[in-house]
Amino acid sequence: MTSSRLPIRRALLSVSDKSGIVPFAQELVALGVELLSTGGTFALLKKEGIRVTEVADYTGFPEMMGGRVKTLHPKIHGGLLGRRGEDDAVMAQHGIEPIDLVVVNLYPFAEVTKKDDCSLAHAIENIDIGGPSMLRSAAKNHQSVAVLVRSADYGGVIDALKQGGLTQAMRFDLAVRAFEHCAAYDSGIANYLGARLPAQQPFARTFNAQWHKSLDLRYGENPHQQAAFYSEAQPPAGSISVARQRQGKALSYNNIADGDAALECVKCFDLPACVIVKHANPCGVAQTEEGLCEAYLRAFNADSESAFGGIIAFNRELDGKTAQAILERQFVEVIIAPSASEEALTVLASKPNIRLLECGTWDKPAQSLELKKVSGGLLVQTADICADEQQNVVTTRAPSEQERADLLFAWKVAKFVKSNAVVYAKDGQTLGIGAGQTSRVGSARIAGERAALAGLSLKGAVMASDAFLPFADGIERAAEQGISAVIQPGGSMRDNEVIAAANAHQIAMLFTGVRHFRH
Ligand SMILES: NC(=O)c1ncn([C@@H]2O[C@H](COP(=O)(O)O)[C@@H](O)[C@H]2O)c1NC=O
Repeated sequence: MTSSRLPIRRALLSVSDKSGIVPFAQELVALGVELLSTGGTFALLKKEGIRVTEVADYTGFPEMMGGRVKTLHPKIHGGLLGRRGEDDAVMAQHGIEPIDLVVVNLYPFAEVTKKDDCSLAHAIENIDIGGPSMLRSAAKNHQSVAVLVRSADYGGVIDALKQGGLTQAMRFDLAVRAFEHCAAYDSGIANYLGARLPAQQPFARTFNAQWHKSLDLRYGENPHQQAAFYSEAQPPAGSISVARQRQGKALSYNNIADGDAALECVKCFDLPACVIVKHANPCGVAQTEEGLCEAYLRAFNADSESAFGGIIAFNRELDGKTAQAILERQFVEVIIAPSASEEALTVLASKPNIRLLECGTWDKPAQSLELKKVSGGLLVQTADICADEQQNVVTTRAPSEQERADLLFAWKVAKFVKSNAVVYAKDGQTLGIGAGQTSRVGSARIAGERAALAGLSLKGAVMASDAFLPFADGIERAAEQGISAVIQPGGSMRDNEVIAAANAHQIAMLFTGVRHFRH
């Protein structure tokens, strides 16, 4: 690539989002650039006293069909696509003037179709045709033409023009951005219309998406793997993707994966809560009215061995006392909270390697689709959120109020533990978590072992199982450990035997009717 700079003699401005266009146009005119513009943009520039020619006057064709045809004319596309030095004669023959800069942002299809009351006809009228056509023409001819799709680039272009023009590298970068913009735009249209094809709901024939790189990571899950972090164009508020790092070493692939697991889990609780995650599984979770520090202490005490090197998430602002309690107890990789107080920042500053993320607040659990790559394919599913979850008492004895509160707490945790998941809990604290085992009774055994190791009694504690207990042995084992109440989906062929075993041990049991496998 050469480093030759491209001066701009003529620019075409056609923008739906008109923010920043007036000062930009003023600067262009001051630099001697001749402006062409479409109806609405033209009217705005004219009103501001800027020298500009309407595209309709330049082409000799009025805008027509309610704006469907404005710039789709050889004098526009010839001016964009003509190869300077090669097509000059044919351009002159047809009265086509070169256009060196195109500034276009498209009809807001995504914003319009997000609204519940958007009709198909309205969505279709918001499919921009002329805009993407100009972007593609200009981007294809980036050797001679510059193309802008974002107001964020206006300043840089003016600076470059003041230095004699846009470099080839800059034009190439802008051209790639224009094609990325068109790809995202067309993906949105294909997904929206595709979801309306008969027999394709709720998943369209193709899955089109665009993610934006937000971070190059030092390495992947292991040091020999390369990795980067990409975000959605509009990630949900309060998610790991919008979190701001306040201090600490660069984030790793595993930090982000585990941070996401911890954060999404802690969001489930209303009381001040703490979730400690290791290798994508919660190892200690607690919620309490006694505040964040107490929640942390209980989560830590649930399994202090596993908490070493963990990721800690909170659902309230991190305060100085809690930050201090963490530093006194453990090595921590990442702390995530909606925000951190000045005092907490001061405390953590003494350990500059600890990564601290402020994720901001959230409204409700994210509803976005879950994606999982497999070899040669992509699994797509809706989020694990179910409106029909029940709490049916299936045993002779109903759970007490305290047991019910603990059961619901344990159930929320179990949803975030890899299957087979068994969670023992009491008084808003996990006592033992069995994660990712190939047998459910194996997970129960491990949960019991973790509780014993932490010196926590299971007497009067509750148990949550993410899927049905297939045999009565799960209840027998729970009873041996002192468990007094159980929550599980139900649905086993042997539910009757499982319920009978619970009744025999005076165990209260709730069936949710909903399973929460997690892989
Ligand atoms: N039909 C066309 O030839 C055409 N040319 C440009 N546009 C779009 O019209 C919009 C700007 O319109 P206005 O300047 O009238 O507000 C831009 O989003 C631009 O991408 C067009 N509209 C839709 O395709």
